[in-house]
Amino acid sequence: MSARYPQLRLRRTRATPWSRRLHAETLLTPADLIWPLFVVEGKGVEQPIASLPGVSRWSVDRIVERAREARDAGIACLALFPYTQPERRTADGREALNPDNLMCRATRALKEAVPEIGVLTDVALDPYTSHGHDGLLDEAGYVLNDATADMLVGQALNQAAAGADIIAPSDMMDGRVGLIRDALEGDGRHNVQIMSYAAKYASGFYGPFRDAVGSGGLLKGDKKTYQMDHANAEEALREVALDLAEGADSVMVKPGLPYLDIIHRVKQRFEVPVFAYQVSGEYAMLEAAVAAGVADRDAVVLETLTAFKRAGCSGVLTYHALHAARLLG
Ligand SMILES: NCc1[nH]cc(CCC(=O)O)c1CC(=O)O
Ligand SMILES: [Mg+2]
Repeated sequence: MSARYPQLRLRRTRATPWSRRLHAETLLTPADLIWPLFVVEGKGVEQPIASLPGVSRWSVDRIVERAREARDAGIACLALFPYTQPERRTADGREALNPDNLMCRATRALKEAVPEIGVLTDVALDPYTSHGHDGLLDEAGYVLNDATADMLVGQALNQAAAGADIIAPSDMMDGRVGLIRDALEGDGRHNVQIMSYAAKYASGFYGPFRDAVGSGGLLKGDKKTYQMDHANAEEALREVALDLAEGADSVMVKPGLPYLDIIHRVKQRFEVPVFAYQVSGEYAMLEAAVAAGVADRDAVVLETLTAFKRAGCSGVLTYHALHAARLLG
């Protein structure tokens, strides 16, 4: 660069709001947001989740109300997670295959009442298992890969039959994306997307989510034999390469903020749609900062969500989706 001060003043373009807008390199819009919602049995039910202040479980009828709010705010898609009553949880998580389980009923109700918003459903057994793991255990407590993957295929077909637009396997079993893709094709569901949780880390930021789906108190041990080690980045690229080869339409990195480097590397390397999940612990951390008076909610919500777009994301799953969409709208 030959020009220098005073010819070059980078503050010039920052001097007015219109000029800052004109020079913004990254744009966050409500259509970039996916809103995770927790579903619970009953009618007219709202159950606040203590560890996720501002987030509740909703019964199916009230999820439909949330979907209308989301649509009106311009949100593109919802992500559903069920709270399963303890008596419906088993070691094999077979409630995942029940065509009338809570997820399927919620999906059908949403597609019927608010068809213009996308519905993403999570594939993994943890909301249905009595031990809180994402898969089937052997006698030693190891999560079995191939037997679990067979269950996940059934779960994905069950969700697709209920009307899910995007199947999102969050379990981290090897090979499941290809198996699910083949099964969807075999079932004639050619336009059902797969958004793979491709690089999902064994994280300390999932605690409030486990409370929300009711598996927190049940989980024995950790998920380190299937979710990734936070020390690894090359391995994330291999995970993404495999899921794309197996037929994923888009890939996810999870959690979000601690893994912006992974998002950036995945985008640079593969040039495919990448999503981030700003997970429950991240949400709770931001809300704790707001409650402590050390951060302004609107500012940190927009700053963190824009960071995902800047790093290369097509969109973000965030519990702040409705709030952010209304700020942006
Ligand atoms: N299949 C489990 C699943 N799907 C989404 C999340 C976490 C989301 C969040 O923390 O917001 C988890 C938790 C886990 O792996 O234990
Ligand atoms: Mg994998």
